[in-house]
Amino acid sequence: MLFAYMFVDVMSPLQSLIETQRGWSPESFGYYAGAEYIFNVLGFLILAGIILDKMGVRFTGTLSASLMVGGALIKLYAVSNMFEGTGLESWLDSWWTSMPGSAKLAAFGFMIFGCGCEMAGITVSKAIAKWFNGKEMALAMGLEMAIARIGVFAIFSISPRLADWMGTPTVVIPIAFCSALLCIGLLCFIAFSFMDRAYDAETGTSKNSGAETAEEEFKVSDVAKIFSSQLFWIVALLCVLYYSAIFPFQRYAANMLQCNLDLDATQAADIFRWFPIGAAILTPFLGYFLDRKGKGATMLIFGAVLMIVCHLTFALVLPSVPSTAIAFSAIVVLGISFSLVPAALWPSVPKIMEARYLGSAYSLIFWVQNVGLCLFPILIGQVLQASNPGITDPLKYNYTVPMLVFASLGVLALGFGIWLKILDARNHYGLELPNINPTKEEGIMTSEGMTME
Ligand SMILES: NCCCC[C@H](N)C(=O)NCC(=O)O
Repeated sequence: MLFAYMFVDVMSPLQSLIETQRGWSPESFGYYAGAEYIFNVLGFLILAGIILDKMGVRFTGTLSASLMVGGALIKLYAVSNMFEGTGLESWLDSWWTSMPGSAKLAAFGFMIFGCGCEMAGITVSKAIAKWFNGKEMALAMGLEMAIARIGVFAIFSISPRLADWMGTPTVVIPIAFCSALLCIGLLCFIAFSFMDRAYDAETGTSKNSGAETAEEEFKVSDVAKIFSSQLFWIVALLCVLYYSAIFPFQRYAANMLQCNLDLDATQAADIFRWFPIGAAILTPFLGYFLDRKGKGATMLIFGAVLMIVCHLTFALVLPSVPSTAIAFSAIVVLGISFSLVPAALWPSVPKIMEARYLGSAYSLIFWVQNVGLCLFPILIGQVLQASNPGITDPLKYNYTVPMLVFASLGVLALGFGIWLKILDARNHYGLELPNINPTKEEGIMTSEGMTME
């Protein structure tokens, strides 16, 4: 997941470079950024859940890592000089002419990569659930997310420097570097598969059972049950609204800082990289806190409030007071928000969804989330273009309107967080309770106070 998250954001600090070098407009960049989720939204993620439940962690993990490598190589080819002047480029340039051929092919590669990345996300969650069942599962999930965030921090630090490495700036080197890391990631997963096989032999579990019992396997009829649950929709909408103001923002953040503070790509990325690192440091501690003290619903609300404050600062304060200190403070506070919400959200799902279809519930929440992650970068690209008529210099955009859109998403997410807390107080789902049952230290609380072990 470390290398996957690095690849996801390898282009984020290089938006202005790809616009200048390959003629991508902000709108093209938005389409490219949203492409990661298109196949998932079209149903691949639901299929991925079925494959995971039917074929098990080892097969699905290897498949997902291979998809990531394949998608990365396509994207590398699309931005490389080898692609320039080819028949494929002429053909791709000949239709939907506002989107350059290189952007179309890069977006296609990113679609394939995105299938692998989200499939890996649910596979890793299932693998953690299997290996840490009855132990510190929220802490383990927090650590896994922290490692992924470190990847984002690392790539925001490395990417602009790698781009400048050869003297003439190019996006090819950072993408080639991350593609090589993904190959190493594939090898790591194959190594993990051997360990997992040995673990199964030791514990006597079958290839796809993991932490689940047979009754937890994906059933098509469960989809209707999940979709008809009010709680599912509250959590899924909170998730899609919150994450749509985080990951799509991440794509534009470096350029937003460049435009407001008159910085080069490296300086902007050096400020932004503290967002994921703040989240990486805090998320495991919050997972540990949640395991022992609870307060999950309150953490969700608090995280949404912090996000609104930060996005409003970027929208309204930074353009009139272009201060690096203000930008840096807002970035750090956003990192705190990005620790609170993921640390509370994912371990809350078992409390409100029956353990029987928990895996499907996760995959469907990811699916709803992916709709937002797919559409919002595109929408923000269009809003950025529309709110900056006639601006051709990618360092002169005004980001007020796109940032207000992100802040509005935070307001809606806050509304769903409050609704969830009210329902929890009324119906006692246990969202404010610790995950570890104090009367049975090794047990993990699930819905209606049952323990999984
Ligand atoms: N491709 C980067 C987005 C990952 C989205 C993923 N579905 C997710 O929500 N992961 C959990 C997290 O907090 O990163």
